[in-house]
Amino acid sequence: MYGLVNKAIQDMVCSRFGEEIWKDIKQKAEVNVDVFLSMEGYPDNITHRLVKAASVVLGLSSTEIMQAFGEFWVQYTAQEGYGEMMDMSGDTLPEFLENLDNLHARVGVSFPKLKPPSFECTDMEDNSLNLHYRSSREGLTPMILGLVKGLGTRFDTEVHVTQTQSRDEGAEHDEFLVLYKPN
Ligand SMILES: O=C(O)CCCCN(CCc1ccccc1OCc1ccc(-c2ccc(Oc3ccccc3)cc2)cc1)Cc1ccc(C(=O)O)cc1
Repeated sequence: MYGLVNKAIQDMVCSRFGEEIWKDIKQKAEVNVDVFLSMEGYPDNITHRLVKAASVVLGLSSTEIMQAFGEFWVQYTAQEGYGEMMDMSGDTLPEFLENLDNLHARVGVSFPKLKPPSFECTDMEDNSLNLHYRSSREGLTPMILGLVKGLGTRFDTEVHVTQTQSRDEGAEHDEFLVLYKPN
C-alpha cells in the first residue's frame, strides 16, 4: 500500500486523538516508521497492524476504525492534492463510483506500484445501484462502507449502504446495495 494510506491513518488519529495516542498505536503495532512517505510502497501488513492496534488503543472495533478511515480518506485525498483528479471522476455519487477504476488507472500510470481494487456498478436505477468490490487484499471491506459514506458527504447526497454478498461467506467478491438521494 502506498504510504499515503498510512499517512492518512496517522492524520486521522492525530487530528482526532492527538500525537500521544498515535505513538501508543504505532508502538502497539510494532511499527517503528518515523515518517510515512506518501509515494513509498509499504507492506499491507503495516496498514493492518495499525488498524488492529488503533482498535485496541481506542477501544473501537477494527470495523469501526476502517469505516471511519474510509470516510476520512475521501476528504483527506481531496485536500492532499487529489481534489482535481476526484473532480474529474464525476459530479455525482453514482458517476464517481462508475469512474473509480479509471481514477485508479490514471494514478497507476504515474505510480506503478499501485495495486488498486476494482469497482463495478450494476443495476443502476435513479436512486440505487449494486456496487461490486474485487480486491487482491483481504480484510478491508468495512473501509468500502466508509468510502461510500464519505462520497455521500462529498456529493451532499443521502446514502445508505448494505453489504449483500460477502467473500468471507464464500461469495466470489463483496457486493453492496447502495441507495442514494441527492439533497
Ligand atoms: O485495496 C483495497 O481493496 C481497498 C483500498 C481502498 C483504498 N482506495 C480507495 C479508493 C476510493 C474509493 C472511493 C472513493 C475514493 C477512493 O480513492 C480515491 C483515490 C484513490 C487513490 C489515490 C492514490 C493516490 C496516490 C497514491 O500513491 C502516491 C501518493 C503520493 C505520491 C505518489 C504516489 C495512492 C493512492 C488517491 C485517491 C485507494 C487506494 C489506495 C492505495 C492503493 C495502493 O497503494 O495500491 C490502492 C487504492
